[in-house]
Amino acid sequence: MPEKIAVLGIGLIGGSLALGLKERTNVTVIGFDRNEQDLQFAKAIGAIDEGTTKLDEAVRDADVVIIALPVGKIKQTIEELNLLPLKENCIVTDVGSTKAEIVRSGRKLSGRGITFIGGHPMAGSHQSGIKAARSLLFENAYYVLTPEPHTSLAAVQKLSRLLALATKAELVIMDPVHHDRIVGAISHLPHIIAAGLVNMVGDYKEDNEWFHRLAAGGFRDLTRIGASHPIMWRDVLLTNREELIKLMDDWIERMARVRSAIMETDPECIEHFFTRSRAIRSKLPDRKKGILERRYTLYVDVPDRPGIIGKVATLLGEKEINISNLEVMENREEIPGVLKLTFKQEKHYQNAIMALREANYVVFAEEERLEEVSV
Ligand SMILES: NC(=O)C1=CN([C@@H]2O[C@H](COP(=O)(O)OP(=O)(O)OC[C@H]3O[C@@H](n4cnc5c(N)ncnc54)[C@H](O)[C@@H]3O)[C@@H](O)[C@H]2O)C=CC1
Ligand SMILES: O=C(O)C(=O)Cc1ccc(O)cc1
Repeated sequence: MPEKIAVLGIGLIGGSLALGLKERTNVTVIGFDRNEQDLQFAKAIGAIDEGTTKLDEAVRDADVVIIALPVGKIKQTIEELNLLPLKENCIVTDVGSTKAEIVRSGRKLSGRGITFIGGHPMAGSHQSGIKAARSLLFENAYYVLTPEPHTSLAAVQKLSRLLALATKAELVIMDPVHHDRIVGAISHLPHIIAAGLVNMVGDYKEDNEWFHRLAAGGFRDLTRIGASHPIMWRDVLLTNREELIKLMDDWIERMARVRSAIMETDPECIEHFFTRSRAIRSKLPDRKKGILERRYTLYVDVPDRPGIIGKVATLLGEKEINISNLEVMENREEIPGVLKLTFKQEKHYQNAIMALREANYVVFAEEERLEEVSV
């Protein structure tokens, strides 16, 4: 277990992580922020042991550095860390909402023997700042890690364990580009749409205040995230440009089709639009706690070699096999490590056994079992 953790940026996410670390592990947490009052507040609520506005002081002797700053500051901070003496074997991670660009910057650190592992806890709020932080903010949410193919297995394991303990989230491993495509569709584009709708109705309101007065129900539900932090979302959009341009083109085309259906008075087309959405929406998982679900687990013997997690994940990803969880089991020197792979669907589990055996991996399949999970 690491002993000293530096959390850079004690806001909503950094503060929540720090609270979880202090509540559920025995580490010392040093907070870094530009805002001294927030550091004092974080110390008063027991989120950090010490706070500093000096980056070098915060990271000195840290076993793990968690960068929880706005996305636009993460790359710059990686550059600054690159010039500072960090502890040998230090693991640096971040919590930014986009991953590909940040992971590319992190390579600079890896060149120095430090391990950089991109991260993204998939929970949060439209609020920001330490005052909105909660130790259970990430409970039962997914927490994505995006190690590169060369990343040391032991480092991924160490960080996953620490974050799982601190957050009670479900750690998953994903390729950073894949992450940006998915999160672009389910989080970044919805934030653009919400803000766009709010701005549109805001403009209409200039002429008639009833636009605001009557805005309730669906409008409020759909636009809650339209109140999110402008700087944060500016940075998110500018670091996921390629995916967002593609997604917005697709969105505009789809809206044009709905427009045509209305224009041409095409009831079937309009009805189909809502029927399909209703069916898909009703199948979205609820975030309930502690229900029992079927899980299929298998164990794969792997050599403790850089890149092995990425290799296994890519092999399965290429065959469109979805892993629900990937965990690195104990491994000692000279003894091959074991990856524990969990699947939600039996078909994916069966296909994974076949694919891995075809690729000459030794696979142990576990009986189907019920597991208390978050969905
Ligand atoms: N808000 C959300 O729901 C989620 C946010 N994220 C990611 O987490 C990161 C942090 O976001 P939040 O915690 O929401 O933001 P926040 O605004 O609550 O916290 C950011 C903290 O960084 C500090 N800070 C900003 N610039 C600084 C600088 N130049 N030097 C030192 N300190 C500085 C601020 O004073 C603040 O305390 C972002 O990269 C975001 O993409 C990830 C998941 C969810
Ligand atoms: O407020 C909400 O519902 C969110 O969408 C929270 C959120 C914001 C950014 C992220 O990268 C992940 C989660």
